[in-house]
Amino acid sequence: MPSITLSDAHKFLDLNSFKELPDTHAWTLQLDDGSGSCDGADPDAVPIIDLSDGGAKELIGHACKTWGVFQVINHDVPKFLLDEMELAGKGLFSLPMHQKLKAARGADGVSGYGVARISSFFPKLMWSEGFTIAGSPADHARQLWPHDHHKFCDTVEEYQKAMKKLAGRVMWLILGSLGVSEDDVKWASPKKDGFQGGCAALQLNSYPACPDPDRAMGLAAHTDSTILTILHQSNTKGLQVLREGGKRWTTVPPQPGALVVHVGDLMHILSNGLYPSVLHRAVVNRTRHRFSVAYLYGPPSNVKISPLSKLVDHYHPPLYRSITWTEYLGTKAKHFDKALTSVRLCAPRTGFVDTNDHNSVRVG
Ligand SMILES: C=C1C[C@]23C[C@@]1(O)CC[C@H]2[C@@]12CCC[C@@](C)(C(=O)O1)[C@H]2[C@@H]3C(=O)O
Ligand SMILES: O=C(O)CCC(=O)C(=O)O
Ligand SMILES: [Fe+2]
Repeated sequence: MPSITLSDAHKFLDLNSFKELPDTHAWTLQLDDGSGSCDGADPDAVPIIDLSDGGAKELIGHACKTWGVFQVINHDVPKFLLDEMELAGKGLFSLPMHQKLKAARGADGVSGYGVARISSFFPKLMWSEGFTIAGSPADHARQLWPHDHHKFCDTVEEYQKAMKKLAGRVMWLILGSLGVSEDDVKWASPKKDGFQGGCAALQLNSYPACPDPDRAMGLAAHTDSTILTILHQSNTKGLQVLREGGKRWTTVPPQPGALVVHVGDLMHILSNGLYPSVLHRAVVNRTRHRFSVAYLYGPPSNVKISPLSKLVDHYHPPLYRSITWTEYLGTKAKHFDKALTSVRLCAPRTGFVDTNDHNSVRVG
């Protein structure tokens, strides 16, 4: 897909103006593959983990190994904050197009309004619009609401703060499940003086109702380039994950107050391939508008990420070379789904399951 100029962008982003699916957005994929089924009682459902449960670390470890994704409840992020963030995001996307384009993401920029960043890797456009916030939301918010940007900024900042705390907590539960302690990962230690926590971006996603949802794609299949991502989805289903080694897409049903955690590519590297980063996508709906907020959590930008030394020995050589988050985001922007392979050090041994090679046959 040739990159879209800013002046053309509104034609593709004003999705509410289409009475039928335009050819630019018509995908040839079969979308009805297992998307409708899973609720909480299904053994094949994405695990829901109660963070107040004493066994949470072990449950998380199992979910990371087998799914690369889980939902958390009792996470201490107040429901009113999730609701407020959702309202603030919906308010942003309901602004007139000419207003939203004032905050358009620049060609090489990270923050701002626009089509899905991964659009350039696909022949068709996605049925969604997005708004990325890296750091402070103030500059773009001022462009969107010249007379009153404070409410939006306050909500975003409070949300970022709550997510940062939760992301640190969940990261440590995941690392703990790998037998790794704070002394093993100094940059992530909450004890260390001056530790500011990881870096992060907030991605607001809007998926308007679509006249032909079976031929449209909200957000194409991808893994996140993060340590982990915390996703809040509105009460309309649409998120689907591909279980490690699986062939069917599984819907992650929205559950009031629950948050979805995705294992990202950097956690896959840290775990030396033990925990897969989950392949996921968002599908769309004929009658309902869907909204999601992803908190994309990574390490401080100057930290080199490599397989944790505790997980490496003669029998388990490091599978990936070391790389900073900034470098990895550059690699992802260039190679997309080949990014992990491009930082891989050695080919999988015979009988070894590469948890992130979705084409490989699972053994054992
Ligand atoms: C920190 C980041 C991860 C992300 C690229 C970004 O710089 C900001 C947006 C993120 C996002 C959200 C939607 C899916 C995704 C693949 C994309 O295109 O933009 C992710 C990026 C990523 O994880 O690589
Ligand atoms: O909207 C969703 O459910 C998925 C969003 C997502 O994958 C992302 O923002 O990275
Ligand atoms: Fe994602």
